[in-house]
Amino acid sequence: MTFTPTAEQQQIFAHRQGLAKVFAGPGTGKTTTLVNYVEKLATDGFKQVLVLCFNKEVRKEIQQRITKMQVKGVAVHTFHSLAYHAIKPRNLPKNLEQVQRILQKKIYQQFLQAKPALDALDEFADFVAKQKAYYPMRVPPNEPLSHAFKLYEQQRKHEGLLFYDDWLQSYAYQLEQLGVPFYDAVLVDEAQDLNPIQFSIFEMLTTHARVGMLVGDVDQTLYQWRQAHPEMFLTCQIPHLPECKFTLSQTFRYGHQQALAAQQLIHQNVRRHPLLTVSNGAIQTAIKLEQYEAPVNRLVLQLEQLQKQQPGASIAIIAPTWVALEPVQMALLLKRLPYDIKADKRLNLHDGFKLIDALGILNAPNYNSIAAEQRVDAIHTIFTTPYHPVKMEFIQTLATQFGQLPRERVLHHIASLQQSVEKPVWRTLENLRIAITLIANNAVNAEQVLSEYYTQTDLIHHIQNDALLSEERRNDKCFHYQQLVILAEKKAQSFTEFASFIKGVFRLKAEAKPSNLVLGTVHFHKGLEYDHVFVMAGESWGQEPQKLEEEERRSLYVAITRAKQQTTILCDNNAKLAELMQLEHAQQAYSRLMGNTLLNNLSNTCQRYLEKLTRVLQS
Ligand SMILES: Nc1ncnc2c1ncn2[C@@H]1O[C@H](COP(=O)(O)OP(=O)(O)OP(=O)(O)O)[C@@H](O)[C@H]1O
Repeated sequence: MTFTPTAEQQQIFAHRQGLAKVFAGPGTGKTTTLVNYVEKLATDGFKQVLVLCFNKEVRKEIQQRITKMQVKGVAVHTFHSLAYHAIKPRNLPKNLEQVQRILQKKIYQQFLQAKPALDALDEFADFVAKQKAYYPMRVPPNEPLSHAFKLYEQQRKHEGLLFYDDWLQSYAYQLEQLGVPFYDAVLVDEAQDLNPIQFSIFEMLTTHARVGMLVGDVDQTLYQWRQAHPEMFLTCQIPHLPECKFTLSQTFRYGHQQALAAQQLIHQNVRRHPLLTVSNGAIQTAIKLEQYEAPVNRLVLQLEQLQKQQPGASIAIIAPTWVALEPVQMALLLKRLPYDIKADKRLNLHDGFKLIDALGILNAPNYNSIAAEQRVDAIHTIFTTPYHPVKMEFIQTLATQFGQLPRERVLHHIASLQQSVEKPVWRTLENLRIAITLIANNAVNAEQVLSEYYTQTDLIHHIQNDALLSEERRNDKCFHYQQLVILAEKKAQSFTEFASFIKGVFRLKAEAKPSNLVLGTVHFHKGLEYDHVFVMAGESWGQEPQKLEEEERRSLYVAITRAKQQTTILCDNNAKLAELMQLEHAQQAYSRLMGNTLLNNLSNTCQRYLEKLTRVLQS
């Protein structure tokens, strides 16, 4: 398809000196403009251009487009990949985040002189993350946590560990000490999500540059919890690069109805920099709200229909959290729809995988030669996993194993377990009690003790008592678990087969081939577009739009602006989102925005379009 730039896009293409800030709503061609701009720069003799983005998927997308255009001298990175290539951290543990967590816990406990303060550990983790989001770090001198932070840094350095947030710190330090490589243009996509250290890195990287460019949409900020400061994007200055502001106001992705609903939603945010996104009347995009008792089942039905009507269509299923996607993932796998499904996270099934692996370790003939850490992990998993259809079997195996283990070793496991338990949930304590009974009885009655205990508390019972889930979701989940177990039991002749069946069913083809059905949270889908989008509104987004927090509203806004043909918001009967679809409210919101100053910057094309839209709305 040939690309005919709009007047607004052409203005950006002509930019050759200074810091360009491009403010633009969803689907207005930010990424497209950036990629085409890079080509213009290359043709105009720019030799080293750096494009920075936030998300691996978006990076891949930009890289592919640039390669297709055969543009030379352009590097595309996420901030972390750029830092990684520069600092080359060695011997990275696979489970970096887990190691960081363990270190934080160790230090924090030491800091508190072993007081039982596990609940406050999250606060310490946040404190660490916050310090690392600034360069240079400005650790407050009198904060009680500052002392713990110093201990943490000493220990981290002593152990030679570099965690994700240290990569950026080390990279910024390296730039400062060794000098900045030459780039004549540095461009950042999704600049609203820059945090202070990323901004400092951007600033340093523009040292020799003629052009800096920040492209973003403040309404799509999703990383404030990671210290993103959209105000920085709005107000920042770089001394040697004079500022120029641009807007992209026409969305190419969706039509009026979608634009109005999106506007209606985001207009309720108070702390925003108002920006109007108008749609091209030629596109028809439907937005629907569907309320059902079992939204997941409804989704499966719709996907089945869609598969018949439009087999090649690209589809996204978006939910606010991975937990909310879990029943969807299960349902899709059970139904075995003829889609290639891609998800950025494998289905966890409440640690079912870990349990299966743990069992493998406990049953391994070379158990004694398996690293102690792994063995402790396996036992830890078995104790701390709250429920699972095959738990019974695991526990029986464990009992047998324990019966054969020297007493000291079991005691050692229990001691390690006590140390490594993340959160002392009642279930874990119960498991510990059982384990101790087991040891006390030298495992003689262990199987009996355990089987009595676990038959009373089966999987379904636990799901039904899961206070985090709504009733509908609980029913959905119970149903799908039951289906899965029935299916697995039918197929499997032995426990080993049962385990490998479950393992097989849930092993998603992560990156295997291009897939047209993609599941993920809103952070994953950010910056991407699909023909059809299904938004699983669930509890977090299912409220009245007015009651949502600003960040929640922004993430729902990102979710509902991904579709080119249709957005379907699926939620249970109690959801209150209906108002979102009442477009007369949206029209008022539009009218109020029309007087906004930013609109004075709109191109003539867009002004004309707005006038046309106003007439349509009034008629
Ligand atoms: N001048 C144009 N003419 C026609 N289509 C265009 C034009 N510019 C961009 N597009 C199309 O608009 C769609 C959205 O573009 P793009 O993904 O770059 O938007 P975006 O602003 O980065 O979106 P988001 O806010 O979701 O990150 C793409 O399908 C792209 O091909």
